[in-house]
Amino acid sequence: MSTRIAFLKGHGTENDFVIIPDPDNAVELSPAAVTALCDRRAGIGGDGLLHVVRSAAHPEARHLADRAAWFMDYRNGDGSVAEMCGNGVRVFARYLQHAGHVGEGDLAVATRGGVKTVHIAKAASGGEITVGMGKALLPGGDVTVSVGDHQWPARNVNMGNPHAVAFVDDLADAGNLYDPPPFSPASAYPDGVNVEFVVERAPRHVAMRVHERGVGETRSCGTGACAVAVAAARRDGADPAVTGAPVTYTVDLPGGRVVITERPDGEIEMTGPAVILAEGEIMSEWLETATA
Ligand SMILES: N[C@@H](CCC[C@H](N)C(=O)O)C(=O)O
Repeated sequence: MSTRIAFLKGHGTENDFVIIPDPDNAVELSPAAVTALCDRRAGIGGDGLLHVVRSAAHPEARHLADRAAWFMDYRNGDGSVAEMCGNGVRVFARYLQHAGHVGEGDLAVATRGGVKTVHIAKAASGGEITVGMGKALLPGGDVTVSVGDHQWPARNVNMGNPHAVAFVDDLADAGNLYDPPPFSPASAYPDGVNVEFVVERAPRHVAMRVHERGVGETRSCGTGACAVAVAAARRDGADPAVTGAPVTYTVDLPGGRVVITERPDGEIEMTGPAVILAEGEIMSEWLETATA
């Protein structure tokens, strides 16, 4: 029987998502279905998918339902599951606002990386969204990433999901980034890694490109921007836990700009835009054929 599945499309600094509102967790989203929906030619198209479910209705988030009413069931475009998506949380919050589930101000969003606090600024002051991203883990160890003949030492930063941050002379040195940049040692990232390439723009201001695990090169990565800000701060000798003062970095990405602040207690805040741009219906018979 032909049914319709509601969807929306949104992006945060051009990291774009198919959004599936599904409060009761009734829509079956297999990895093949996610891949089909994110396909830019035969599907709707997106770097990833945001499945919007009430925490109480999802087995992975039920235990968080008393702290956050909504669960961001995030999937990469290749159908894989990731712990966190920084741009995704902003777009997720914008969707909740668009649908009338929340207003401007504060809310909490459950993710596989824990509960994130979100603040939606008033439209009159730009409407940007700030996310409490939690603390970065800096596991240490020497990591190297390479592209073609270039090799760089990289900083291992975990923002709930894994990142390798390499400071380069020129963003073009990262090449076309069609393939995941090899890293060593192979044991550093058993579940794969997001790789960021970073250049200095000005004091406390960097620019980056990213190759995302499960996606490819994207126009932006929120967790990646946080990882880059922390790696840049340590490289610049700025550790808020030591100085007692917050440190803020502006991070330029191909798709826009986010601002990252790390506080003396280690908590990281990311501020940036989020846009909902379309809504429609998916034909279930197409999805069945596409995933057969
Ligand atoms: N684009 C995201 C990160 C999405 C998850 C990532 N590809 C992974 O597998 O860890 C962001 O904005 O943080």
